[in-house]
Amino acid sequence: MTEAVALPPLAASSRTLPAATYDAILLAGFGGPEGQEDVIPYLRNVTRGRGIPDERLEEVAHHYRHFGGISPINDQNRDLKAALEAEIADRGLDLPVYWGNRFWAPYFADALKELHADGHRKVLVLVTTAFSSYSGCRAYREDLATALEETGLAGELELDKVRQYFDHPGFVNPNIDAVRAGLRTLAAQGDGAAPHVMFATHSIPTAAADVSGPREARPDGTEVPTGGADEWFAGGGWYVEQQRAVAALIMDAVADEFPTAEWSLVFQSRSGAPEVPWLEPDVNDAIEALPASVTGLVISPVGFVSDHMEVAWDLDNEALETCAERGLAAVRVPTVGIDPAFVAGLIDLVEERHVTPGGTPRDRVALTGLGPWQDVCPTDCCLGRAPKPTVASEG
Ligand SMILES: CC1=C(CCC(=O)O)c2cc3nc(cc4[nH]c(cc5[nH]c(cc1n2)c(C)c5CCC(=O)O)c(CCC(=O)O)c4C)C(CCC(=O)O)=C3C
Ligand SMILES: [Fe+2]
Repeated sequence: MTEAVALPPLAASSRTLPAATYDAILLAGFGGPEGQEDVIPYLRNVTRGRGIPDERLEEVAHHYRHFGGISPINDQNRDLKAALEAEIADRGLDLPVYWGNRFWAPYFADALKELHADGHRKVLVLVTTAFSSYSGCRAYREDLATALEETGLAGELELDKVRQYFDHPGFVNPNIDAVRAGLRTLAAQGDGAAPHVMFATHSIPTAAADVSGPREARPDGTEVPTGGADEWFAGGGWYVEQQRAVAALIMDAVADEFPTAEWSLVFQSRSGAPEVPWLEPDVNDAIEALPASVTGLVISPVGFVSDHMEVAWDLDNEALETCAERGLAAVRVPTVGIDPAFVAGLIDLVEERHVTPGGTPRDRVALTGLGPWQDVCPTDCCLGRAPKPTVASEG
């Protein structure tokens, strides 16, 4: 059982941009294959230069092949784009939404060309990740900078990014609702006497976790968390800290109805060479290690914003199978997806940054002491490899 963390906010004021009038929104996604023939080219795109062993690629290709070579993620982003457009129209805002991905068509470069051809110059980017890490923030910023260079649009298009939103109510509240519903399901089927909630997130190398987020000490002089003093964690940094804080918030919110529920943060979808340490415990190992007194398990994929392949395969297939083998009742609850509160929250985040001339920006809200998170990142934020140009950073 992990305690809630109460930390002072980051010294973010210098990393808060003044509100401005934007021309358009860019929804920046991961991308996924849309047919059997896309699977290998897609995996090559994702793993370029990363030293992922071929056996791992074969294994992951099999996950996609099992679903006809189609990841659900692109349709989920098409649906999110449509939901954002509807919310923007409801609020009377004049902000068209474009969509581009890191690893599959439409690529960032396609979206930037389209934005530019349509006459847009100042664009606010919404990333489909709530937390801070190389893979979840910096890599998007690097790939956007690369796409600006590739298309010759550097200096023509200005790209700012909405802050990471892990502790925004639009992200947290649908997760609270989902965990509460999962616990109710266990209770209703008679498995609710001693429930456990696992918050599942993508494992990353511990070295990447340790350098996630800004490097400097907190305003009170305490060190940025690194390393695993806690029995549940083999790594640290802001990536783990943010997810732990959100998990604690969710459990606090459901404590009125489920005061005895225990929880843990677990990791999934590890790749890379076996000798390189990644965040642990793996969700399956954590399920095996649960005390026999646990009567039912809720799995919340809090590290993701849609029920894409990592959720469908690694949780619904593998983790739920591990539970079945143990005879443990388990419910995998949904990610935020296109929950209306999430969609409205994303547009609230847009309205912190976007104003019509003479207008007032929306107040910045955050439910943990870690936020509101920074609008621009320091140059070495989440930097664990050779630096590349980025957008949305200081200097
Ligand atoms: C932190 C994080 C997120 C969450 C933030 C975010 O959402 O951005 C995320 C999301 C996703 N990861 C995804 C898929 C993959 N990730 C891979 C590989 C990796 N992910 C990593 C981290 C993350 N990944 C890392 C450190 C690697 C190792 C290689 C490297 O250092 O780059 C590989 C290669 C094969 C493998 O090794 O598994 C695949 C196919 C999909 C699409 C699912 C679909 O198709 O529906 C999504 C949303
Ligand atoms: Fe990934």
